[in-house]
Amino acid sequence: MDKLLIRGGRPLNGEVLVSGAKNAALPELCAALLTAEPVTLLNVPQLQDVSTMLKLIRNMGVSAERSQDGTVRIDAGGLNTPEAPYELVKTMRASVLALGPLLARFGEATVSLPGGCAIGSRPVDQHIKGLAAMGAEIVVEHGYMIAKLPAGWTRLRGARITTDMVTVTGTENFLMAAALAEGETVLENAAQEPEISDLAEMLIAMGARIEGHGTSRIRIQGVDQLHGCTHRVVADRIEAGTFLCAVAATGGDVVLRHGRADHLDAVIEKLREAGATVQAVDGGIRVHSAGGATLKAQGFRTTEYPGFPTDMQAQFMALNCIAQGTATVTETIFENRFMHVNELVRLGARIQVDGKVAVIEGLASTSARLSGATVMATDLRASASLVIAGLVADGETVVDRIYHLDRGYDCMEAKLRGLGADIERMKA
Ligand SMILES: CC(=O)N[C@H]1[C@@H](OP(=O)(O)OP(=O)(O)OC[C@H]2O[C@@H](n3ccc(=O)[nH]c3=O)[C@H](O)[C@@H]2O)O[C@H](CO)[C@@H](O)[C@@H]1O
Ligand SMILES: C=C(OP(=O)(O)O)C(=O)O
Repeated sequence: MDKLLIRGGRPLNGEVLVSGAKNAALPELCAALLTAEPVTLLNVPQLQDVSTMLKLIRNMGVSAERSQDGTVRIDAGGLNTPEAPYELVKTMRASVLALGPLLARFGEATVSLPGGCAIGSRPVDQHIKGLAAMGAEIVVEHGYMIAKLPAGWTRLRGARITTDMVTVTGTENFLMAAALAEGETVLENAAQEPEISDLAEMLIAMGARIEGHGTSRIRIQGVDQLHGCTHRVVADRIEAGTFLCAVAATGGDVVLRHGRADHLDAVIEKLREAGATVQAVDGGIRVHSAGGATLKAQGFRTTEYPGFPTDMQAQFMALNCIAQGTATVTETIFENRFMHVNELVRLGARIQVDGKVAVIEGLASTSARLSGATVMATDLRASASLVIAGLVADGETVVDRIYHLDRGYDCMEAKLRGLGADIERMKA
């Protein structure tokens, strides 16, 4: 297993390019299954999850070519096996996104249950409930969701779907299914994340009729057929937010090219309150900071977009660890998303967890500092928080199990090195 070796203490300066968003690219690769015509996606990030998704759709009989420049050409004209087997699904929960498009285009789908993951149990009951409201008959047997249309039906039927909670991939599954359903679908309590809007824009470019994306009520008028399109994947706000926290913590001055400040309001507001300077600039975001010890720790609660993203909680916590004062962080989305805490504590952080709440005593108020050690990455964003902590810790930090990081960050260590960090990958 690859590891990262980081020698902490260097500021970050210069420019870095923000890649396309993992959480937009994955549903958009699935959206290409909705048509027999070729689809071209631009700005697709080089990530393990994207490789897994390509493997999954190729296994269905789809042709998918990926170029070095981030272009992926998908032709689902030959799709002959509407199935997502466990072997390909087990490492990536987003494979549940195949369910909606397969059912909508073929009237049947067999998709393995994705299972839990380190951050929580992550059930898919709402996906099943919503698609059932559109008429799908879904049984769960032997670890698979087996879905089909009722006898005599040729298409799903539009419905009003109100989920029990806001679900991002659930909303995406319903959007894709509804695009080809008969009649109108109304999604109440829909997720409003920028990746939902990006997917909706792609579907509209394919001929879908969608209104209200980006709000909590989305209306979709189903059409008979969708056609091919070319779509550029939106910039990754979580990758951008991770770099913002890294620069705020280490100190320095960095421009994030293609970063979308308008997708990061909640995080940027907290960074400003902490004392970093963050501005939207032409084509990106600029962050300037004197470093973590000059910053004030900030409390926050994770909530659905436009609130503070759960996918940024761990990275901001690393910054809080070295700031002044005490902050309370509440994780409301996933029940087990403090796995990074014990590892940060191994680096010298002072954090107490009680259920959903973590209280961080910033080290700048004390005489202590983070000190390098070997730590274990437990999930994607936990890995990123350990990298940030390693960048500011005294001495050497080794982050083990970075396959989690590779799932969702495109060349992270090369990008950080380009900004002046002392970081290298140790191959297994
Ligand atoms: C590929 C992708 O886009 N992943 C993102 C997506 O995950 P994902 O779409 O899986 O997360 P959801 O928005 O669905 O989850 C929100 C909450 O609802 C619960 N829930 C969800 C569906 C369901 O059927 N039943 C149920 O109980 C989940 O366990 C969780 O507690 O949104 C999360 C919340 O912003 C992010 O952390 C992930 O990075
Ligand atoms: C939890 C995440 O992703 P996934 O839903 O793919 O596990 C994430 O991107 O932080």
